[in-house]
Amino acid sequence: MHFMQALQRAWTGNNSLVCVGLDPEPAKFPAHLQGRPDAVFEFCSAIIDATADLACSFKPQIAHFAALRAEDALERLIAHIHARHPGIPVILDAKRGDIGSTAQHYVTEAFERYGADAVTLNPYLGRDSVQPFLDRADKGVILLCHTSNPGAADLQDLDVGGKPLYQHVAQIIARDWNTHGNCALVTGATWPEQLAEVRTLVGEVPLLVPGIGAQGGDVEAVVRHGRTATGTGLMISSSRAILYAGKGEDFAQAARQAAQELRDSINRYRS
Ligand SMILES: O=C(O)c1cc(=O)[nH]c(=O)n1[C@@H]1O[C@H](COP(=O)(O)O)[C@@H](O)[C@H]1O
Repeated sequence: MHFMQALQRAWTGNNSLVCVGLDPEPAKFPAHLQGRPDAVFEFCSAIIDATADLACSFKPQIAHFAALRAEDALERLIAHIHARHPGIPVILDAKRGDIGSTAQHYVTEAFERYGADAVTLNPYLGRDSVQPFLDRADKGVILLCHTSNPGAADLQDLDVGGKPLYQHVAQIIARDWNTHGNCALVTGATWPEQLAEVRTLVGEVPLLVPGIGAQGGDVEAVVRHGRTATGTGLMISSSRAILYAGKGEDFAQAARQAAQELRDSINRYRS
């Protein structure tokens, strides 16, 4: 199934705009998993199984796995999501971007090796650097527009010909790059005014919104500024606040509760 179609169905089927981020940090795992050889898989798969019916997508962050030499666990986790929770799309958060010939290898990495449904990309090398991804009409291409970190303003807010750079990025992608309708944009929850500007500029293009939870973004502002006319259009991602909601043997249940609370609080502002 195409990423955009799967996302639409998950928004509706699970009545959820929550994207569960998978950012494993073994030092934060509960004691009974510490030191176990397959702890990353055991931890993340338990979180996945506990939250799949509450999520519109999962978003594993690749550096968290690569730094642990746990790429094989990432491959197995994505296969696990497809097998056990078919229809919930997987976004590989890799923020790739490089010259065309190298980009082709990143395409193979994301979609063939890992079996992801979508990938995050840095658009700042220009269109040719992401064209091999754009050509995959069945896959989601999620491009950084206005990121959640404090330094986002350093470059992304610079005035370029009368408007900030991130607004050019939003317009160019929505108008010129989205020929297959497979593009989405990253807009951080910590910058609600910029989020509203992006929504105005891009129509119905979906927005991936990190920065809720551990980074302190405001759920109400995100939903009110970012939702589309149908009350969807958002993948509101949270990693640490869900993953590490509990520290005991019932950590997956605690994660479920955190995801449910986030879903419910988002849904209060959707209509
Ligand atoms: O592309 C991303 O997912 C991303 C973009 C951005 O602007 N800010 C941002 O925090 N992220 C990612 O979203 C996740 C946020 O994690 P939490 O702050 O724990 O919810 C991390 O994996 C970040 O790498």
